[in-house]
Amino acid sequence: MIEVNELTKRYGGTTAVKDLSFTVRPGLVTGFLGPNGAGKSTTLRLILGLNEPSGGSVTVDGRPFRDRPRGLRHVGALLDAGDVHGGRTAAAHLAALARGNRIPRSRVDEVLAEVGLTGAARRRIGGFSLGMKQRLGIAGTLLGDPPVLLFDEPLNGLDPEGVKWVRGLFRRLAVEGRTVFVSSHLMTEMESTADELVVIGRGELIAAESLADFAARGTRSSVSVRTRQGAELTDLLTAEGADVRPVGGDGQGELLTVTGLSSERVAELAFRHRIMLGELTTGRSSLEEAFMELTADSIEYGARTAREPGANR
Ligand SMILES: Nc1ncnc2c1ncn2[C@@H]1O[C@H](COP(=O)(O)OP(=O)(O)OP(=O)(O)O)[C@@H](O)[C@H]1O
Repeated sequence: MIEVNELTKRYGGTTAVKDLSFTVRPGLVTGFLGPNGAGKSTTLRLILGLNEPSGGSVTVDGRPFRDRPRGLRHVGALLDAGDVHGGRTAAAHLAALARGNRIPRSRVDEVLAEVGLTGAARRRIGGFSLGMKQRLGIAGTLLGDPPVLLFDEPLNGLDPEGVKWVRGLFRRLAVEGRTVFVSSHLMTEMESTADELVVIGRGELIAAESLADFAARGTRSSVSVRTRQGAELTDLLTAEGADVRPVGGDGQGELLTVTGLSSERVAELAFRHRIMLGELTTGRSSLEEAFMELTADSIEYGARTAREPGANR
């Protein structure tokens, strides 16, 4: 379990993380989502005690991570797969990690097998592809058999087969009762990976809930309807409080997008007023749309700061 309490981190004039509070529970894969620069990496570094918070606190299984000796047995973390000594072999890199954390050497071969790198164990990391480095980084997180695992953008550089494998691994780690916290700036990556979401924008919490709840919150349910009596139907639905927009039309009638009324209600009203419908469909905006909608402010903010004279990002 990871508990983040009113966490704040300032770098000079920049507030990277502001009053952030959320809990990451065991037995689930929790996606940590936010646009670029939202503060995900900063939060992960604060969880790991790699940076000192400006305010608030964070605990891992009830204690600050820094207080734990032999960290890899408590938390496995992959922050930057490229941050490895290129001159070392994969096996030597993991053996050094194991030694530093008093983990038996036998675990090295086990985790290399687990991530599919047995054949590359004696090769130098410098020649590894990004995908192989991600696998090696993941092997490092598994070394101490920890109850809590953190991954910063772990799907970067993986091919579709690698992505499928990582998803299966995260699922298994969660089923084993571990806490699995995975950051990404892409909702599409999390859609089939996570059970729960923590979404941040501009360093502040936007949502901490299940995928279903998040989708429902951002969803603007709309109904598409085609009719030859467009003007009549528009008046009728508008009087019921709906927002009706013409989005095209052809010989089959006018196509309208209706928000604020269910398809059942649209059908009922049309039937009662003898308006013939040629088509009636419900469109639910996807998780991706909910994500775009709810983080729109943070993205606009990013674009604005980028245009400011002297802004360096
Ligand atoms: N060491 C630092 N010094 C100054 N500013 C920093 C530092 N680290 C992060 N920041 C700033 O804090 C903000 C959050 O950055 P962070 O890297 O945590 O975001 P992120 O969500 O991980 O983004 P990305 O997906 O692009 O990695 C950004 O404005 C960034 O420029």
